[in-house]
Formats: sequence, structure tokens, C-alpha cells
Amino acid sequence: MSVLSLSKAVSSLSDRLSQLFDHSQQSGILQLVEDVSLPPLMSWLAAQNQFPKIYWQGRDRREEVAAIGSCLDLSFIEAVDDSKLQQIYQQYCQQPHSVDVRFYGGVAFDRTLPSWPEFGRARFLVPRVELRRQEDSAQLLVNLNLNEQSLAQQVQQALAVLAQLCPAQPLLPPQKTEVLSRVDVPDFSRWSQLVTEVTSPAFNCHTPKVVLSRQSKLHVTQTPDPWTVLACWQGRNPTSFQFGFQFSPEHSFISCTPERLYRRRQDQLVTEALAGTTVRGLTADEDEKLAQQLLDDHKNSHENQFVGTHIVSELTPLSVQVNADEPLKIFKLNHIQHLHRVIKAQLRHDVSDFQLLQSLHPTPAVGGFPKKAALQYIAANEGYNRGWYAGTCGFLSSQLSEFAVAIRSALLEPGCINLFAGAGILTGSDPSLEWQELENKLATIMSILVDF
Ligand SMILES: C=C(O[C@H]1C=CC=C(C(=O)O)[C@@H]1O)C(=O)O
Ligand SMILES: [Mg+2]
Repeated sequence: MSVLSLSKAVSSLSDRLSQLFDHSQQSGILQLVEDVSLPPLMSWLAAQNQFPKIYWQGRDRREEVAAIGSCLDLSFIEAVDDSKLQQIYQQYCQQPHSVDVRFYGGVAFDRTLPSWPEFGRARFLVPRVELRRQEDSAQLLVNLNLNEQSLAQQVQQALAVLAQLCPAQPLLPPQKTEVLSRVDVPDFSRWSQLVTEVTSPAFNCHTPKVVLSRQSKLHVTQTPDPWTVLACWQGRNPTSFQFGFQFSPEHSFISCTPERLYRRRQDQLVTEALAGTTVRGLTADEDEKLAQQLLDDHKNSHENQFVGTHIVSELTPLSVQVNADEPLKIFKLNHIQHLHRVIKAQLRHDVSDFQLLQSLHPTPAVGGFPKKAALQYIAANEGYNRGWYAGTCGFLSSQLSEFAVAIRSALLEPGCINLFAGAGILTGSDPSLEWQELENKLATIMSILVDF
């Protein structure tokens, strides 16, 4: 049987929705699925006028998702109530008729602090409509939440969303943005003070690593379309995760991050230590030499080691077995390269994604070591609110969950683009070199946004 085009699959699903029969004993999420031949998902998402909009592509390109609307939206503005989140999640995911319910969302860098409006300290949702590409299959899914409303009401809402879908439009490369001004927080002089303090023996003896970061606020004449920017970013770093959350037309958070927090398939977990950075060479020889220097460099290996050791010690009580790959490898991006160590674990059967998120996030690749002291120092000294930058974003489902670390990211708002970059500060860090590392980490997105 030939696979339906998206427009035919939408009509077929609409027909099926209209014919649904109300069994009053039904509860939870009812999911309708059609196999479909999909258009390019980012182009499709960019063309839609309904919110929220979510995009996700895993680093190994095994899953790509574009989703709009929601039938369940869990937003934690004042505090994250883990037990409530977990309870609601389990209630929706352990029902016999839920084929494959996924919760997409994110957790802020420091969930004990106020975060960005709309994004909250944590926000997870079950979309109304999802387009999913997985390995060789592609599906259109519609989710109905029978715990919140009657079947008839949910059907009506789903039909309205399907009726307003727009066809995908080709995405053109983004126009260069006119930057009126750029404000860095912290600025270089404050950054130097902070790096000097963190590397001083008096501080270092209790908190040996802090990942300091900077917000670069670009005031622009016109905010670009987030999906056009993300599509271009994806082209430059295809081996990174790409994701975006746009809860309303005004604000969007996009990321093209190389870093995985974890991927879990049943009880098999893959995570990693990604920290330690240098630039790419202009020739293959120079690139190789830079990679070797990075592998041999004491400060950078130490920077990575804090992350690996912490992850292994957090995973050990949750796992039957934990293995960290030896030796360290190199992860190459468009402008920079990182030290990389893969860590695998077989989880104990009673371990939930919420436990994993709590124990792994934030790793010393974005926070520091010890975690609590580093987070306190960041909150008191960095001078801006990180929100979802260096937070974690991804999806939860009963069989498969995956989260990326939200670095190499941008928050787009009316009239400004906020870019973020951080660097691990420890013994051996030099303020000017670490500042240059921040610039190197922004090089790809800056080359997409502005003319040099
Ligand atoms: C915190 C960031 O990068 C982390 C991940 C990889 C390498 C890092 C480093 O070498 O400092 C950082 O720990 C960022 O890009 O904003
Ligand atoms: Mg570094």
C-alpha cells in the first residue's frame, strides 16, 4: 500500500476523528496515527500559525519531530513539583491504549531560581499534532486528552487544529540581521575579575570548577524567524542536536548543541562528558595537530574529567553497571572541537527519567564542581538569568527518552537576540583565552546572523 501525502493523511485522520465513538470508560491520551510521506519538517513548522511549536532532531538523526498545539501543558513557574510531574506523567504513560505518548519540554539551568516567563523552571507538553520521522518510518499523530475534556470536545479541538494546518514552504537562507548594539553580561572586565577569583587558591580549594557564562544581547531592527535560523544552523552543524520551543509568536528558544545529557532506551542509558575546547584547523594537518594538543593539554583534560567522574558517581547508585569509554576522543564541530568521553549504563529497573534528570543535570560541563557551590556562585555573580540556557531539553516516553544540554542556544524576542556561551573555569584558566573561547563558541551562529 502506498503511503499517503501529508494533506491526504490529514483528511483521513479528520475523517477518523469525526467517526470516533464515545466510550465513557476511556481516559488518558487517545492517539490516532497515520503513516505518511513527510515534507521537510522545519519548513512545515515555519509555515504554521498555531502555537506552541516544537522542533527536535536527535544528534544521530534517528528521530526528527515537528509538533504544534498541546493537549496537555505542564508549566512550573514558581517551583518545580517533581512528584506532581512524575505522577501526571505516569498516569498518562502507563495506559494500555497510549501507543507512544511523548512529553516534550525542558528544565531550566537552575530550577531553584525564577526562569524566563513562558518557559518557566520546567515545562513539558503533549502536542496536539506531531509529525515524527523515526529511522525509516514517518507518521502523523493526533493526541486527544480524555482526562481534561470529553471525547467530543477533544475531537472538535483536534479537527480545528488540523483544519488550520498550512502546507510547508521552502525556507530561504536568513537575511543578515542589522545589529544596532551588543551588550555582554558580564563584560570583559567583570569576566576577568570572576575568572581570577574562581582560579585563586582560596576559592579553588573548595570549588575547583565553575562554568562561567555570558549573555550577548544583540539589539536588532527585525527579529529573524527562529526556524529559518535553526535550519541554517542545522546545515552548519548537522552532527549536533537541533531543537526549538516557541510557546507564543513573541519568544522562541533555539539550540544547535553537540551535548547529550542522556539517551535511554528501556534500561540502556548512553551519556557523555563533553568539555574541553579548541578551534578547528584550516587544513587537515593543522586540525589534527590542534586535536592532539587538546588531548595532551592538562587544563582541558582536567575540565573534561570533572564531568566524567561526576556522571559516573551519580549513575553508580542508579545502575547495575556503568562503563566509561577509554581513551578520550575528539568531537568536531564547524568552528570548534571538544574532548569527548562516552559513558554507558544499564539502569536498575526502578529508575525513572525524573531521577536521571535530577541526578545528572546540571553536569559540571555547564555548572561546575561541587554542583551546589558552583550553582550558588553562578547565581550570585554572573549578573544575568540563564533561564533555559544550559538547561536540558528533550522528550520523555516509556520506552525511549532523550535530553540534550541546551548550550549553543539563542532566545529570540521582539527587537533582540540573546546568545549564550560558557566556559569551564579551573586552575590554568586565563581570562582572555576563556573569553576567546566564548567568541569561538558563538562563531557559527554569529556568521549566520550578521555580516562580518
Ligand atoms: C557551557 C558551554 O560549553 C560547555 C560544553 C563543552 C565545552 C565546554 C568548555 O570547554 O568549556 C563547556 O563545558 C557553552 O557552550 O555554553
Ligand atoms: Mg573550556
